Amino acid sequence: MEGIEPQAGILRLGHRPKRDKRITTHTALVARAFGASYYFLSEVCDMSVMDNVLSVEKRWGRGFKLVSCGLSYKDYISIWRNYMKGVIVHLTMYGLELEREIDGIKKAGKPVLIIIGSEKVPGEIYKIADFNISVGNQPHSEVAALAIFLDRLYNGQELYYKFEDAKVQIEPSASGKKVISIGGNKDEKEKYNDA
Ligand SMILES: C[S@@+](CC[C@H](N)C(=O)[O-])C[C@H]1O[C@@H](n2cnc3c(N)ncnc32)[C@H](O)[C@@H]1O
Repeated sequence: MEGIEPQAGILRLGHRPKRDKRITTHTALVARAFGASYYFLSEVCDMSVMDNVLSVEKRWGRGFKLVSCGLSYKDYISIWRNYMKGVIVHLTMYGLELEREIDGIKKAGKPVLIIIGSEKVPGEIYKIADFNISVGNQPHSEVAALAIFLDRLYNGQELYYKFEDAKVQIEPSASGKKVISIGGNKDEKEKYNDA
């Protein structure tokens, strides 16, 4: 996303197409809404997840520079290190406290690849990562961990980012739903304004 620094990418590990469609989709939507520019789904290409993400991008505007699936996590990590010259952060409840580490991650001034798991993360990820970071030391969810990490990385400046090429945009309202259509047709506008 333009103007949101450092650039961030998400690497989602261990997606199980039968069980994880919804939660993996949510990790991508959170990544997009909270300022990340890249989203990688390793090992598998689940087209229903990809289609969902791309249809949100089409309607609500361009957040991602690149969405990719199907390469091994090693490939994505090596692309990040070699082409983006970035650092690798692994979110895990066993890691060091976010509050203590976040300034060091920001000071590195490099693009940040954020690894999130599903069930069990391969042991070597803990060694590959430059930072193993916990968002509290209790087990919870990759969606929550990712949202909080990105928000701390960007200090909230990502929340009201104006997405380029959006067809619809929300007009904040104290009551009800107001959605304006940008260059869209009347039907679309009415559909979105249904309470
Ligand atoms: C269902 S959890 C798996 C928990 C697992 N026992 C572990 O190794 O963290 C799926 C993912 O959520 C993220 N996660 C869960 N709790 C977290 C926490 N407290 N801090 C950071 N990340 C967390 C991690 O990325 C983890 O791989």
